[in-house]
Amino acid sequence: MIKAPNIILVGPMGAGKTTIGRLLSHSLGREFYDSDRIIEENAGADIPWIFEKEGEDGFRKRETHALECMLHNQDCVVLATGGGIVMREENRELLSNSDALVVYLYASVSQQLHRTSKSNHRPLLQTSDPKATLNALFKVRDPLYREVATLVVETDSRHPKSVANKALEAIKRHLKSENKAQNANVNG
Ligand SMILES: Nc1ncnc2c1ncn2[C@@H]1O[C@H](COP(=O)(O)OP(=O)(O)OP(=O)(O)O)[C@@H](O)[C@H]1O
Ligand SMILES: O=C(O)C1=C[C@@H](O)[C@@H](O)[C@H](O)C1
Ligand SMILES: [Mg+2]
Repeated sequence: MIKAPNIILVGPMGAGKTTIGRLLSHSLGREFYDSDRIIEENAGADIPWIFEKEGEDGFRKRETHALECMLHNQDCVVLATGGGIVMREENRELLSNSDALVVYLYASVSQQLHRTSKSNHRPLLQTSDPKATLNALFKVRDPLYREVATLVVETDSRHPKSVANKALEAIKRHLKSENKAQNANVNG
C-alpha cells in the first residue's frame, strides 16, 4: 500500500492518460476519475457537442471547474486529465499549488498520431493534417506539462500494462526519496 496524495496524469492526446490511469487505480485500489468524463457528465453532452456549441473556450471553462472540484473534494484518487489541461495558467497554478503527484505521460508525436487515429472524438484533431496539429500542440504544451509535473514517464513502444508498472515504480521511488528527505530534515 503506498501513501500518496492524488495522482494526476497529464500529457498529450493519445499519451494514454485514461488507459494508464485506470490500470494504476486498479493496482493501487483507488478510485479513478477522468476530467473529460466529468465534463461530459456535468454537461449531459459529449466533448464534440460542447466544442460545437460552446467553442474551445466554453470547454476550457468547464475543464477548470472540473479540476477545481476534483482538487477540492477528492483525496487519494487517480485523475486522468484532458490533453489541454495545461493551457490555462489558472489550471497550471491549481496543479502546482496542490499536493498532488503530477505524472507527465510522454508520447512522441508519431505515437500520438497512431493512437488517436482510430477515434473521431477529439475535435482538435478533425483537421486535414492531424499530424501538423499534434506537432504544433506538442511544441506549445510539452514545456507546460514539464512545468507542472513531478515525474515524467515515457510511453513509446510500451504496452499499457508496462507503462502502468513503470509509472508505479517511479511513484514509489519518488515517495521513498521524499520520505528520506523529510526524515533527514527532522533528524538533522
Ligand atoms: N502504451 C500504449 N501502447 C499502445 N496503445 C496505447 C498505449 N496507451 C494507450 N493506448 C491506446 O491509445 C488510445 C488512446 O489512449 P487514451 O484514450 O488512454 O489516451 P489519452 O491520453 O487519455 O487521450 P486524451 O487526451 O484524448 O483523453 C487508446 O486506444 C488506447 O488503447
Ligand atoms: O488536447 C486537448 O486539447 C484535448 C484533449 C482531450 O482529452 C479532450 O479534453 C479534448 O478533446 C481536448
Ligand atoms: Mg483521456
